[in-house]
Amino acid sequence: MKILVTGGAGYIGSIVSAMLVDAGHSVVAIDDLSTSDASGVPAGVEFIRCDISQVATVLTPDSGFDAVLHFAGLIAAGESVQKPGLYWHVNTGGSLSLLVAMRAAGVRKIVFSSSAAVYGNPTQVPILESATVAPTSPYGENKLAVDFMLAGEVAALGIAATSLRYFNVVGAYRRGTTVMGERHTPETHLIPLALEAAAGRRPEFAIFGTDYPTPDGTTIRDYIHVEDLARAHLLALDNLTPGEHKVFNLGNGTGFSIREVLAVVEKVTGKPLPVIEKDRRAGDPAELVASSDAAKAELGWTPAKASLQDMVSDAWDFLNSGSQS
Ligand SMILES: O=c1ccn([C@@H]2O[C@H](COP(=O)(O)OP(=O)(O)O[C@H]3O[C@H](CO)[C@@H](O)[C@H](O)[C@H]3O)[C@@H](O)[C@H]2O)c(=O)[nH]1
Repeated sequence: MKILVTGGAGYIGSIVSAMLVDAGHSVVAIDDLSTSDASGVPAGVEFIRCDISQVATVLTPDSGFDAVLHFAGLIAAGESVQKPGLYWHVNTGGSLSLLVAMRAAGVRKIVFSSSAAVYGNPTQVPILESATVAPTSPYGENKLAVDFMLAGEVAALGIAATSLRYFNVVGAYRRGTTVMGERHTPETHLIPLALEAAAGRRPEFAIFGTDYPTPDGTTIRDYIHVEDLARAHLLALDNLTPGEHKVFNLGNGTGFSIREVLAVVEKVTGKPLPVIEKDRRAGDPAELVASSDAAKAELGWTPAKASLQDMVSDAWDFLNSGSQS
């Protein structure tokens, strides 16, 4: 297939692009490079610098695309609380631009990068796709709004759409001699920041909130290796069904508190972490743990790298690989 990947220079979009090329697809990646750089685009992928709001300049009626994988967007739930308008503009407005361009171009397949953030504070874990959606941040609201848009296009046009709700993605992907990993600017995620502190690149690591209703007072998340997550996209692409909007959670079904994650970081790196405690970050739910039974049953997805220690170890190797600057 000829596939358009939006956000193709980013952490997850670039790794999925590489896998698509290696599976024999032709891939065009667009990205505005606002939080990434073009060196993240893998070999074999055609890259066009383009803001998602301008996607119709690439996704034209004669462009010949068969499918879209949509990763482009801002990703920091905490920042979205401070800048809701920006997040609505880029994440929801950008997705609308994409759907309008798809309609005009007659492209009828889309896999969308959604998030566990749509659930907010769940009433029970692990979270099923049928759980109540009650986002606690504009970021989560943006992702949920796109699901409504997709459902509308599916109902109106009979296109095929799947939303993948990611839990917390970690680790790196080795493609030949290249290691592809997480390098957001600025970095806001727990594990890369803790690893940078362990490496002495940051003076300390700050825990945001120690008074959550969890056993040790810190938030609990379900971590998933980026390679497992990326493979799910190829399965979702094959599984797309005209007239259906499908939704799948992607996680491992095990929750780790921040303190438990930091203990793993210390074990993997062999370095003591300078930790300080700060107030809660706005918009963070206390606990997010997935049930991914639906993805396993319907997509045939089997996570192969479910150990948190292996995920942290891969992220640590990437940090030290020189691929990260
Ligand atoms: O320096 C830090 C960074 C983070 N945290 C906390 O660690 C937890 C996890 O934070 P983070 O790694 O930023 O991930 P999430 O906010 O859970 O969000 C990620 O995971 C979501 C799915 O759950 C994705 O949709 C988002 O894009 C992605 O940012 C949160 O409680 C943060 O407050 C800290 O305590 N200190």
